[in-house]
Amino acid sequence: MSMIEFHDVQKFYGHFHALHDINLEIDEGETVVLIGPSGSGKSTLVRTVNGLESIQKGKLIVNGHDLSDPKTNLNILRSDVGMVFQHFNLYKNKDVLENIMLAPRIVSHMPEEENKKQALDLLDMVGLRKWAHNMPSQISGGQKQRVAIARTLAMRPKLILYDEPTSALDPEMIDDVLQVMKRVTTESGMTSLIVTHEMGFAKEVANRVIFMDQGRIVEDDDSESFFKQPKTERAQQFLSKIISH
Ligand SMILES: Nc1ncnc2c1ncn2[C@@H]1O[C@H](COP(=O)(O)OP(=O)(O)OP(=O)(O)O)[C@@H](O)[C@H]1O
Repeated sequence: MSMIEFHDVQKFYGHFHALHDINLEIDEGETVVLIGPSGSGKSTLVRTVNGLESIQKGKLIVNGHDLSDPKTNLNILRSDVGMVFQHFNLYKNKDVLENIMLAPRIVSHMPEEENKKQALDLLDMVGLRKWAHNMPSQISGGQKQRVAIARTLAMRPKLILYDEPTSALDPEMIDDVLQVMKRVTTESGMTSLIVTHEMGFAKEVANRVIFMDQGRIVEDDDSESFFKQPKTERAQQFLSKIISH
C-alpha cells in the first residue's frame, strides 16, 4: 500500500518554480532519506506532504487524502502525519511531560491515565524519563529535540516527516538524536521521510535515498546502491563533497 504518491507535481513560489515534475511513490513502512544541495527543494517537498506548502499542479495523495483537492481537510490528514522540525518549538511554559501529553489530551481526547503512561513510556524510549518534570529551558537542545520526537509519536502517526532535525544542534548532541530516530524507525515500522545532511545515518537507516537538485528528483534508489555508486555525476559530486568534509 502506498502512503505517499506524487504524480507530476509542480510547486511555485510566485514565479519561482521550486518543484519540477515530481513523481514519487512511498510505500507504508519505508524509510526514505531525502538529500541534496542547499536550495534543491528538499524542505519544500517534505512540507507539501502535510500541506504546509500547497502545490500548483499535479496530484498528491497522502494516506488516502488528496492534497491537490482544496476541499481536503488538512486537520484530518495531519492527525496521521507527524512532523519534526529543525527548531523544536516546545511549549515553554509546560514541563516535558505536559509537552507530550497536551495534543493527545486535546486533539485525541485520550484518557488521562493512558496518556500519562504513554508519555512516560515515550520518555523512556528517548532516554529522558528523569527529566519529565523539567521545563524546556532546563534541558539541552538535543534533549529538546528528543522531547519533540516523543511529542510527535504521542499522536501515534502513521507517517513521520523530519526536516533537518539535527541541523540546529551542537555537534555533540547530534548522535543522541540520531539514535532516537534510528530506534523509532526500526522499532515502529512507521513510514518515515527524512531530510538530513547526516550521510552516516542515511546509509545505516534508510532503505531508500532520493537525491534532489534544482527542484527535481535526480536519483531515487535503494540506499545500498546509492552509496556504493550514485548513477549521476551530480550525485557523485555531492557525495564526494559531503564525505570529504
Ligand atoms: N517561502 C518561500 N518563498 C520563496 N521561495 C522559497 C520559499 N521557501 C523556499 N524557497 C526557495 O525554494 C528553493 C528550495 O528551498 P528549500 O528550502 O526547499 O531547499 P532545501 O533543499 O531544503 O535547502 P536547505 O538544505 O538549505 O534547507 C530555494 O531556492 C528557496 O530559496
